Amino acid sequence: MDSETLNTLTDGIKRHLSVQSNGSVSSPSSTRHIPKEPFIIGVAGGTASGKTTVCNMIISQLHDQRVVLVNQDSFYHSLSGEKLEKVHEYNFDHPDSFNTDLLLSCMEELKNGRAVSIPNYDFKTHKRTDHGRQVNPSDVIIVEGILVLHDARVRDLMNMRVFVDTDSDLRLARRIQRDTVERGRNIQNVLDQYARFVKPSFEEFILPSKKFADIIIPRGADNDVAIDLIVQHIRTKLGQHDLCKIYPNVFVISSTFQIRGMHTLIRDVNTTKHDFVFYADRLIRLVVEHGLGHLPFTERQITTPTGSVYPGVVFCKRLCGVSIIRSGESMENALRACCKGIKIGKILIHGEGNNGRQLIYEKLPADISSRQVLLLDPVLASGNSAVKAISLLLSKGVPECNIIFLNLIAAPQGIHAVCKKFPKLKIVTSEIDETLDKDARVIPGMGEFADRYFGTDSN
Ligand SMILES: Nc1nc2c(ncn2[C@@H]2O[C@H](COP(=O)(O)OP(=O)(O)OP(=O)(O)O)[C@@H](O)[C@H]2O)c(=O)[nH]1
Ligand SMILES: O=P(O)(O)OC[C@H]1O[C@H](OP(=O)(O)OP(=O)(O)O)[C@H](O)[C@@H]1O
Ligand SMILES: O=c1cc[nH]c(=O)[nH]1
Repeated sequence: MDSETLNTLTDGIKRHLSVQSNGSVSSPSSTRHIPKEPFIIGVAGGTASGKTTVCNMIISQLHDQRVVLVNQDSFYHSLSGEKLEKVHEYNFDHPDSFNTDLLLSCMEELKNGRAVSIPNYDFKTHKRTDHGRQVNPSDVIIVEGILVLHDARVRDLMNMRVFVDTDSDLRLARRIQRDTVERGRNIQNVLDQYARFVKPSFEEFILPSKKFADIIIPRGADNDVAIDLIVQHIRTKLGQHDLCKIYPNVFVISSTFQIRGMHTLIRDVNTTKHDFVFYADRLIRLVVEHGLGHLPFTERQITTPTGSVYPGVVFCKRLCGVSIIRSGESMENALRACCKGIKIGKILIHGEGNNGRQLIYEKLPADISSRQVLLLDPVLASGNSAVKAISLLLSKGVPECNIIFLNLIAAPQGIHAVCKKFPKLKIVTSEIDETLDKDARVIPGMGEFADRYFGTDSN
C-alpha cells in the first residue's frame, strides 16, 4: 500500500472514530454515513405566482434546519449609471438581468458542502447590498425564481423541478398589491412595467420553461395536496441516512445482504410464525450487540498467554433492560444472552394509532436511576409509546443520556418524535422505513409484531 493510500485510509478511520467526553473511545463507523450530495429543488413560475409561499411550506414541512432557500432575485445585476437613471426602460424579467454565473458558482459551492455568501438585492434601489447572507450547506437546497428553469446549466443542477402555475390575472393583482405596498412603486409604473416587460418575458422565457418541470402546481400555495406530495417524495429520496445526519444519536446498523435477507423474511406476509420468530431473534441479537457497543467502557490492559500486552476494555457494569410489553419482551432473551444476569424491568402502555398513550403498569429496578438503561421495543411507529416509556424513565431519575433505545424497525415520524423531545438518548435500529399509514402502522413495515411473534394473529 503506498503512503498516500495509507494516509487517506488513516484519515478516514480517524474521522469515524470519535472520542467521547468520558475519555473512552467509540467507533460508530459502521453506523454513520458519509454525507451525500444535497437534494436540489428548483421552483419557477411567473411573477407573484406564490413561489415563495410554496417554498416556505415545503421548508416548514421538512422540519427546518436541513433546508436552505436560494432566491434567484439575489442575483440580479446591480444597476448604475444610465441603466439606473432609465430604470423604467430596464427589463427585469429578461434572463440577462441576472448574474447567472454567480448563481451557478454559489450552487456549486453548496453542492460541494461549502458555505457561501449569497448577495442581498434591494428592490427599491435596484442594487445588491454590500453584505451577503451566509448560507450553510444543507441536505436540501431550494432555488426559487422566475427563470430558474430557463437556463439549462441551472436546470441540470436540480433533482426536482417545480413550476408554480397560477392564473395570470391573479398574479397581476398580487403584483400590483406587492409592488405598491412593499416596493414603494406607483400603480401606473407597475402596470407599464407589466405590459412592457413582465408579460412579454413571461411568454417568451418563463412559460416555455414549464415543459422542463417534473411537477406543475396549479393554484400555487393553495394546493396542499401537491405540496404534500412533493414533501413526501423528498422525504423518500432523502431516506434513512439523512435522518442520521439530522439526529446524530440515531444509529442504523450497517446493512448487509444477510440483514436485508432477514428483513425480507420477517416482512413477508407469507412467512410462518416459526420463521418469523427465528429471523426476528437473529435481527434482535444484532441490534442488541450494536446497542451494547454504545455503552461507556473503561480501558484495561491484560496479558495474553504469549506474554504480550493486549490493550483491552472492561464492559460497563451498571446496566438494566426495560421492555415495553408485549413486543419488547421478545428482545429480553437476546439481552440476557449477551449480559449475564441482567435485571429487566417492564412497562405496559395502552393506546392505539395516533391517540394518546396511558401507562398501565410498570415494574422497574429500584436503583434504575444509577444504571444505563437499554429500552426494548422492536417497533417505533408514531413514537407515542416510546415517548411515554422514556418520560417514565426520566421521572424515575434516569439521565436521558443513559438511555439506549433498541429497535428493529423505525418510522421517520417516530424518530422525529423521540429525538426532538429527547435529543440526548441514543436510538439503535436495524432499518428505517418510509412512513406510517393512517392507522399509524409502519409502511412497508412488518405488520403487528407482537401478534406475529407470539402467535396471536389470525393466521
Ligand atoms: N421595478 C422593478 N422590478 C423588479 C426589480 N427587480 C425585480 N423586479 C421584478 O421582480 C420580479 C421577480 O420577482 P417575483 O417572482 O415576482 O417575486 P417572488 O416574491 O419570488 O414571487 P412569488 O413568490 O412567486 O409571489 C420580476 O418580475 C421583476 O420584474 C427592480 O429593481 N425594479
Ligand atoms: O410508536 P407507536 O405508534 O407508539 O407504536 C409502537 C408500539 O406499537 C407496538 O405495540 P402495540 O401497542 O401494538 O402492543 P403489542 O406490543 O402488545 O402488540 C410496538 O411494540 C410499540 O410498542
Ligand atoms: O406497524 C406497526 C405499528 C405499531 N406496532 C406494530 O407492531 N406494527
